[in-house]
This record gives sequence, structure tokens and C-alpha cells, in this order.
Amino acid sequence: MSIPESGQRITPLRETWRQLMISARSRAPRLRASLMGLAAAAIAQGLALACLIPLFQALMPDARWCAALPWLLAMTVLVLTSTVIRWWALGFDYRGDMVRSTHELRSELGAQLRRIPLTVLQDKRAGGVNATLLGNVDEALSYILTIANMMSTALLTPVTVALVALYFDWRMGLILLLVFPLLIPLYRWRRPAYGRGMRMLADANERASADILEYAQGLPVLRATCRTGEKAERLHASFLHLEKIQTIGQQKGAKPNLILATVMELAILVVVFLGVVFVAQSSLDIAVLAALMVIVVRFSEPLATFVLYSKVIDLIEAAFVKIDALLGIVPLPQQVPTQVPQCFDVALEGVWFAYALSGEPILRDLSVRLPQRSLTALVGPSGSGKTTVTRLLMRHTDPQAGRITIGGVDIRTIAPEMLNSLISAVFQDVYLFDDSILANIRMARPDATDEEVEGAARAARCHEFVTRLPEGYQTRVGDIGDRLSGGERQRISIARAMLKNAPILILDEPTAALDTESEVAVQAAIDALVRERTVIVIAHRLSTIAAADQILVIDEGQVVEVGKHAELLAEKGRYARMWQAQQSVKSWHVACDPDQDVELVGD
Ligand SMILES: Nc1ncnc2c1ncn2[C@@H]1O[C@H](COP(=O)(O)OP(=O)(O)OP(=O)(O)O)[C@@H](O)[C@H]1O
Repeated sequence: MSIPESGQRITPLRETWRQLMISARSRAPRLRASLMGLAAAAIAQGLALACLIPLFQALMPDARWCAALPWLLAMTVLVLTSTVIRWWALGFDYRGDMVRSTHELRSELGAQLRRIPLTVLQDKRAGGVNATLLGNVDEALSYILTIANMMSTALLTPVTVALVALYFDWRMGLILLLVFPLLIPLYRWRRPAYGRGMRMLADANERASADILEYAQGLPVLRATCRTGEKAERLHASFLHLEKIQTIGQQKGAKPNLILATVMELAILVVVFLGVVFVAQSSLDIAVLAALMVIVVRFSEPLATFVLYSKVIDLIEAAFVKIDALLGIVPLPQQVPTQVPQCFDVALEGVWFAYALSGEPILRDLSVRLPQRSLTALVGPSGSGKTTVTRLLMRHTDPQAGRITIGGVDIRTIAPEMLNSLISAVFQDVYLFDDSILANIRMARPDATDEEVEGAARAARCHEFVTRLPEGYQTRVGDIGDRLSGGERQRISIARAMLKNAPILILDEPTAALDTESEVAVQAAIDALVRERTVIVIAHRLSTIAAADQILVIDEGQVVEVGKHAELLAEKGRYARMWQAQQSVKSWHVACDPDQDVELVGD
């Protein structure tokens, strides 16, 4: 397996600098100052080392204390200056600015998750987002100062010494200038393949992280369907892939690193060799050579460390690419001036919509009107676009053509918070956060009092089962695990909608997965909820929506029939056939003889 050459871009240094400053958020100026400080410290260190040349000249051949003293003093001042600046610069790390920057970046990425179209987020795997917010954020910022410190000591300090050496002996200065910057082209030469390897590693980590999360979350289903082995194989394949990428990374990284380190050692040898030749020819002061040898030996360690750890730069860049990709997703545009609807009828006018991934139109020139305080049911075959209609109304994304209005106001001109406050939704799957039952209901309206939360819970038929829980409303959802039944979870979500008291309500098959007893309780709660609101119900079981004010039959993204239950039955069209089909299914029952296979029998 080889690292693909195409489609992988090496980020220019300027771009990495830009991404770094964006990522450092409000602490960018302090980080910039710290990085400048590290550069200044490295230059001061170079000047301090260069003082060794005149110092050695003052000491050789006969030690002249008075001539040496000023250089000794200058060296001391420069070393102290370099140390103080370095301490101050690295303070960004140890004073906690770096941790606060990573926190800010994580919060910004969290805020971005709230802003970006939900359909885009749905296309991303949860584990991938998780890897970006946790791993990539730390990788991008945490090692920056360590690496910058290493880079400046390995590159700026030798260059400073070389420039000063030019003054004492131009040949030696030139050799040093040629030898040390050699590191840069060498590093650039080995970098592309290794950088690609790091990006592949970041991708492989993301894939493995997503697979682990999916496997852990899906275990109940996998066990029930006896598929744990099959999925574990996929997880194992993902780990194998990670191993492969790591091996390639080691191969691609280790060999050039060895070559780089060897070339540097040879370069130091060349400096020493030529110096000895010049001294032998009496064209170089032995004191200058002695000082340069001390200095050059002093360089080899930072250079070797730099070569060894330069892969962290690639890791940092790979992390920036992931962060940038998430920050770069454009939120839905907000049209101005913003408007506030005064009434709550809903209309879709000539709506065309296709999901980004498939590009296939799901809604085709769809126009419907939902009068205020009426109940509209959307029915139709699976995949016909019913849920998509509700997603567009909640503005998870925008249609490619046409518009959606509430009270005659285009929803693109309604501020997102306002639009959220106008619509409640109850879905088949209820998500409860690991918090108290009280907090889970209150999240619909954070300023609600305990009494108001309890009132909503009573109206949603939750109060009885909540008060039976160990700590009543204060019981944490995580502590009782799966002890809440589907119907109970559903009623908590109805209590949320009750508390929110939004004028528009979306019910997406809330009773589809419930047993008859739960369904009766949930249905009673729903009956209380739907009063006086503009309601859209998606239902597969037509018996649950027979009383709707209007029924829209949707097929392939278009309304094919509209009317009340009785009218549509009289039409003897698509709805009537669906109704007939469901009625006939009802008359089937399962005949179960313990000794025989299960058999379906018609009455
Ligand atoms: N995020 C998505 N990306 C791409 N295609 C999608 C996405 N979500 C849904 N679809 C596709 O859009 C079509 C309509 O889906 P939608 O969920 O609106 O149908 P539905 O009528 O509500 O179906 P069901 O009754 O089974 O819930 C389906 O073919 C579905 O596979």
C-alpha cells in the first residue's frame, strides 16, 4: 500500500500561521508575541555563543584578562536576556493561556456545530466530529510552543552565529551559513510524503474513533441481531488499517529522518575539516576555529532533536486541516431585515430540494398550505420525503428553489432563535441527556419554574411514573439507564413540547414504536398537546390520523392527493388503497403452535 500522491495538499507555512492565529482565538496576539519572543531568545542565544569567538581570541595564545572581561560580561547579559525572554514566552504554556485557548477553540467548534446546517452534520460520522473536537484541538495547539522553541534553537541560533562569524572569517561564516540552512531544503524534501502520511493517520484515527463509537452505541442492536462478530470484524479491519498507516508513517518518516541526521553530522565534520585546513595554512586564527568547534558541537543536539520531533509539525498541520474544514462549513444565510411572524399558518411554495450527498431531487415543486390551528397529516410511502418537509420547516437546511413561510414570512428572514421558539417537535426516537428528569424537561424553556415543569409533566402524563422514580424529578437519566420505557421517554419529550408551548408542532411518528398500552397514554398526552396549534403529523398508521383537518398524500416529493379522511376514501385513489391495505393487514394474525413454524393466517 502506498501513500496516494493526488488530492493531498501540503499546507504552506503562511497558511499554517493563519490557521494557528485563528485557532488561538482571543489569545492570538499573546501567542504571536510568545512566538516572536522565542525567536528573539534564539537570536540572543546565538549572539551569546558568538561571543565565544572574541573571548577565545582574547585568551589565546596568552590570556589577556582585561580583553576577555567585556566579552564575558556581554555573554552573561545575552544568556540572561535569552533565558528571561524564553521563560516569558513559554509562560503562554505554563500560565494556562494554552489550555484556555484550546478551551476557546473547542467552544467555537461547538458553536459551529450549532450554526452549520444540520443536514451537513448528519452526513458526518459522530466519531469523526468527536476526534476533531478532542484530539485535533489538542494536537493543533498543545505542542506549538515546544516545537517553535525547538525550531528557533535549531535554525535561528546557528544562522545568527554564522552571520557573526562572517565578521571574523568570511570563509568560515559562509560555510556555516551554507551548512545550517541546509536543514531547510532537506526538511522540505522529506516533508511532503511524511505530511501526507500524517494526514492519512489523522483520517485513520478518525475512522477508528467513529467505528468504536458506533460499535459501542450499536451493541444492543448487534447483540439482538447476533451481528456482534460481523461488526467486530469491521472494527478490527479499521484497527488493521490504522496499524498499516502507522507502519507506512514509520517507514516514510524514519528513513528520511536518518538521512537528515547523517547529513547534519557530516556537515559539522566538513566545518571542522575545512577549519583545520585553514589553520594549517595559517589563514585562520586558531582561536576562531576553537570557538567555532565548541559552538558547532553545541548545535548538533538541538538539530538532532528537531529532526526527531519534526513529525509533530506534520501532526499539527494535519490537525489544522481537520479543524479548518469544520470551521469552514458555511452556516445558513440569514436574510435581513429579520421579521417576526404574527400568525402561524405554514406554507411551502414551489419547493425543490435535493440532499447534497445524493443530488437526487427529493421534493419536486412541492406546494402546500397548513392553516393556523389545524392538524395536517403527511402520509405516503417510505422515502417519499415526509420527514424532509419537516426538516426544511425547522430549517435544518434550505431548499434549492421555492420558499417556506410562517404567517406569510419567509423563514430565511426569521432569526434562528425565533424560529426555534416557534416550533416544537416530537420524534419517534427521544434523546434524553444524562441529567435530571427535571432538567431534561426544563431544557425546552430554561426559565421555567419547578411548578411549570411539573405542570407540563402532569399534562403529558409523566407525573405518575416520575414520582415513582427513586429521586422523583431529581433522578438522573444516566442512573436509571434503560429503566424508562419507550412510552415514558416519549411522554417526557411531549412534556418538553408542552413546556415550550410553541405555536407550531411537528409530530414525526411519535407512537410508531410503542405497545398498545403505552400508545394509549402517549396518545392522550398528544391530544392535550395538539390543541390550538398548527400541527404536522407524519404517520404510517392511517388510523391515528383519520381525524386530521387535512391529509396530504406525498409520493416522490409531490402531493398526489389532498383532503379529509372520508373525502380521500371516497376518491378511491392512492389513500383509499393504502387504507385498504392496512385494514387487511389488521385482519391477519399470527398462529403460533409451539411445535411448528410461525404461520400467518387470514381471517
Ligand atoms: N441526509 C440525507 N442525505 C441524503 N439523502 C437523504 C438524507 N436524509 C434522507 N435522505 C433520502 O431522502 C429520501 C426522503 O427521505 P425522508 O426521510 O424525507 O422520507 P420519509 O417519507 O420521511 O420516509 P419514512 O416514512 O421512511 O421516514 C429518502 O430516499 C432518503 O434516503
